[in-house]
Amino acid sequence: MPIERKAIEIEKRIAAIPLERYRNFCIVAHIDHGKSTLSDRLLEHTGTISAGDGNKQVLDKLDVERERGITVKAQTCTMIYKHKDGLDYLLHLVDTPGHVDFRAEVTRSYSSCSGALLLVDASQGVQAQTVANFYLAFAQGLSLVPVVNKIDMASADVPRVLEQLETVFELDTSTAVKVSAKTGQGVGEILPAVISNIPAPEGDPKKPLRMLLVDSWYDTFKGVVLLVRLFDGTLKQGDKVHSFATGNEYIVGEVGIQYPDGLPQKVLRAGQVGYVFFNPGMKRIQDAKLGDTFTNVGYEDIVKPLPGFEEPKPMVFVAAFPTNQDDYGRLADSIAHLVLNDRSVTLQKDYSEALGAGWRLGFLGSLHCSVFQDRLRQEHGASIIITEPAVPTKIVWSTGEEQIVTNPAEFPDPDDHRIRSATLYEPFVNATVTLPEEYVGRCIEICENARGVQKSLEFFTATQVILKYELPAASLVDDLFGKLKGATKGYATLDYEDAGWRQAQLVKLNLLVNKKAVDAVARIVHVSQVERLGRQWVTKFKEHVDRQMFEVIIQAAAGRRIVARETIKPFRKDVLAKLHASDITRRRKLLEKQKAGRKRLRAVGNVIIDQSAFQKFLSK
Ligand SMILES: Nc1nc2c(ncn2[C@@H]2O[C@H](COP(=O)(O)OP(=O)(O)OP(=O)(O)O)[C@@H](O)[C@H]2O)c(=O)[nH]1
Repeated sequence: MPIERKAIEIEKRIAAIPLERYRNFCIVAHIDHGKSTLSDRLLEHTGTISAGDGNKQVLDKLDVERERGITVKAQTCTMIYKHKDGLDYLLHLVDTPGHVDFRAEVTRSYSSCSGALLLVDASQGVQAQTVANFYLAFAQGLSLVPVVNKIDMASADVPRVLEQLETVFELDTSTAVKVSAKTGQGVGEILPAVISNIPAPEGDPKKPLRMLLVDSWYDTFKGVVLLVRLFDGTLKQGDKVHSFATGNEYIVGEVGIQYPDGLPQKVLRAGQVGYVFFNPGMKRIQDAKLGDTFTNVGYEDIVKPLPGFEEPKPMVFVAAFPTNQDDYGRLADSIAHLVLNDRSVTLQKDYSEALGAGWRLGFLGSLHCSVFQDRLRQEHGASIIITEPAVPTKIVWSTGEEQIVTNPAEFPDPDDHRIRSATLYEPFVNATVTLPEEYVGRCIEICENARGVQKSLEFFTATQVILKYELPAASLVDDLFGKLKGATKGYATLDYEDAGWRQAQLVKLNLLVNKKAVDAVARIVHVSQVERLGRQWVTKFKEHVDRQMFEVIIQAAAGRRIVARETIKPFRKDVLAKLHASDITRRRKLLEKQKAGRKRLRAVGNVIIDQSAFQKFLSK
């Protein structure tokens, strides 16, 4: 059917549905429990997509999401469902990111709903993100419909999962729906349960506009597109709207619904979730403040804005450099493009003596960072060098002034006397780990080694444990989750939330090559890690640096203290050793000669290092 006809037909059906037959809901689940698969089944069931489209995971739009099988950006979809009472219901399924780094997006998605499916894998049972997301949903006052998925699996144990839901969440499971999102079994019972158990949204289409900005993205043709939830009023082309967050005014260019892709509509009404873009368009994606409220121009003094959301703060940083500086422009374009589509990434120019001009990127957490890194590597392969992820440090100077350092290069020198009287802080998280009881000992050891402080240990079934720890955020970028999984045959699950700053003994660890610091490698670390990491660095770096005509000394230094050292012997007589220190032109000439024809080389002090050495050193 041509898109215009489809739009008109859907428009007519929606216009006939009163607000009390709207339902806005999302799916609360642990990663991999089948949220995307189930969403696709529901879309098929309501004829929003045809069953022939197969296992497409329609709502996971970004390629990287498909590849990694994780949802990064929240998407939403409108469905029209003919219920057994013979009436049409307008359903908005708001997809939520499954991972903890995207908590702000999860909260926003929840606030546009009045209920949720609490989806649990029948063989895995309740896990860390089920617990964390349950509490978020509960705090938002969502009505929950328990759904047990993957009942087709041989290892499915439905009674055990129902018991967990009752014990952990005190839920009445008599209304629980048992399904297989894969085979479609039981899926038909979900929407009737949504209709009976989740209340219709409140709102009044006759009142002035009160519209919440839930998400935004950049579209090459439409510019900045906003995903909005209308609480009151209506929205149509030509309407003039006012943003409470920025004070800007806009004229609506187009409104529509995600069905599952953008389908233009004449009007959006209170209770609906849909998209809007302006004409002229919003200039910068930064003007789309998630959690912002919009109203009709002229009503800004009458309408009360909805409670906003906190801007998420970047917690993990990396620097990225082109291997060859000639690629700078190309990489700059590509990074700018990626950032445009993920507004939670922060971007700044950076410069490293060892690696040249590059960028410093900030992310919400370690998964967010690794997803982005993967995308850059996929697109640019060997032409990009990415430094190890690191968390920020807070310095409180003796004057009481605070400074957040996200780049180790900005960390004061050990010679800077002010640092001695300053207090240092590192970010901490409250972590929830679920695991089978037999691995508890090993997991406690891992958390303690990561400087964790145990908060609680609870059994939520005879064999499953919930372990709560306060941990340095740095342990997460050091792959704490990988270690926990490794120790539990993959059974451990982890969730965490920001727990603020804690005072810590931190020091800047430098890698020195012939006494000269390689700035791109420096890290701020806890004193307890200095020896281990220092040794690891020098050993690993030695492997990747070519022999030179003179002796190369590789050292790791914590402040002014050398903690590890390796020497690379010259491959022949050290011609430079004989040169007098003042014979600098001669020295340079020799080095220049060696450099000629080898473009990808850089010098750290007097040592020439192939860029690939950095790449190998920095890749795990
Ligand atoms: N056997 C079986 N497998 C299922 C079922 N539902 C989903 N799966 C599989 O479980 C895996 C995870 O499913 P997804 O739908 O991607 O999980 P998700 O919860 O959306 O994951 P995120 O988007 O990362 O949060 C996929 O390999 C699915 O094919 C089911 O009912 N039965």
